[in-house]
Amino acid sequence: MNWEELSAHLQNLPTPDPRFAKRMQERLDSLAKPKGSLGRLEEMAVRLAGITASTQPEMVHKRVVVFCGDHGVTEEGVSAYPSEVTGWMMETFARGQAAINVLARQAGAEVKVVDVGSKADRVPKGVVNVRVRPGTANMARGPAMSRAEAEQALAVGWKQAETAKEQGVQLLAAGEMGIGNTTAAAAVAAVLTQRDATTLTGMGTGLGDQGVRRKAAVILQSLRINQPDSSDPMDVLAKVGGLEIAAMAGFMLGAAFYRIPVVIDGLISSVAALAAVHMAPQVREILFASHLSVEPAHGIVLEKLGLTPLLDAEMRLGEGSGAVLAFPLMDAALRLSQEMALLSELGIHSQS
Ligand SMILES: O=C(O)c1ccc[n+]([C@@H]2O[C@H](COP(=O)([O-])O)[C@@H](O)[C@H]2O)c1
Ligand SMILES: Cc1cc2nc[nH]c2cc1C
Repeated sequence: MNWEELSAHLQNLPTPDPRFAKRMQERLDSLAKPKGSLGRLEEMAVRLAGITASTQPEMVHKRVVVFCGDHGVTEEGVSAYPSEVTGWMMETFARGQAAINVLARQAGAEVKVVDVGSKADRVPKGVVNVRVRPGTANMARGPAMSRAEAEQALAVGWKQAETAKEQGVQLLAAGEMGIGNTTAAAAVAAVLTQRDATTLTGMGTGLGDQGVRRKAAVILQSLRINQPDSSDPMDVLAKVGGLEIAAMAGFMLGAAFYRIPVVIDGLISSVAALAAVHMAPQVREILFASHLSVEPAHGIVLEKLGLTPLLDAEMRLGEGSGAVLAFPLMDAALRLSQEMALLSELGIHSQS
């Protein structure tokens, strides 16, 4: 799908069906428990019913897609690790030995790895090679990429949602791998939330205090020289974003189009979600927040999205790790709605 076709779809993304959400809430209220006592699990079941237009949503076929990209801004010393790690981790994903592989096995989910812009010498077997360019340019010196490249990366993500739909995937998670991408994510977050970049800058893979100060200065410089237009999310993604960030935004937009729920992960996928919501507000309806990352910008971005994370495990890994940890909670929410006895069967009535 080219950009013109894709952007036409953005104008009329579907919204959840309130009739199914209402029926799910009625069912939950009739179960053998005090009304509302399953808290956010109930909210999840209700939202899933609306998105899938079903009172018995099935989330059996699950997939996490890990979008990989490199960042030219690593030249400025903004990460505790070198860019080469992105390629090495792609190899590890392909061998099934990274954290995300373990967590996905635990949750009964597939892992799909997509190279949208790494600088790796070779793309490992089993990794989808749809590289738009080998890493972005250094955004502290000019735009990270052209608008056309950002659009192409976005279309890569959309295509992954389309493929998931064709393959019958019922629940998605958005993950990423890219050394330097917390710098890009914080820059995009600063523009889209209108917050001061310094408060949004965190340790990423493990910078110390001095490193974090340097990183904040690099972000401020990137914003100063590129002047991204806050009313134009594609301009922001192109100038101070990243290839995997644009791809995740496209993935979420595509998932909204195909009515597939997406669990977002840490800071980087949440920033992609915020960019997607700026392009088409209905996307928010299919998004679920999984956890609260240690990155200081994450809570601010989730608040802007109007999403509350389920877990706070002080994680800062990425890869989709937190998102996949939330999968069993969604399974639990749906099972409860389907398998519990009804209050009426037990002859129990509320006195209020
Ligand atoms: O998900 C998060 O909130 C998160 C927080 C810190 C680091 N990461 C991961 O670490 C990498 C980016 O960190 P950095 O320091 O290189 O910008 C990238 O591969 C992310 O997946 C991810
Ligand atoms: C080893 C390593 C694994 C990662 N996974 C996601 N980001 C990462 C960064 C590093 C450094």
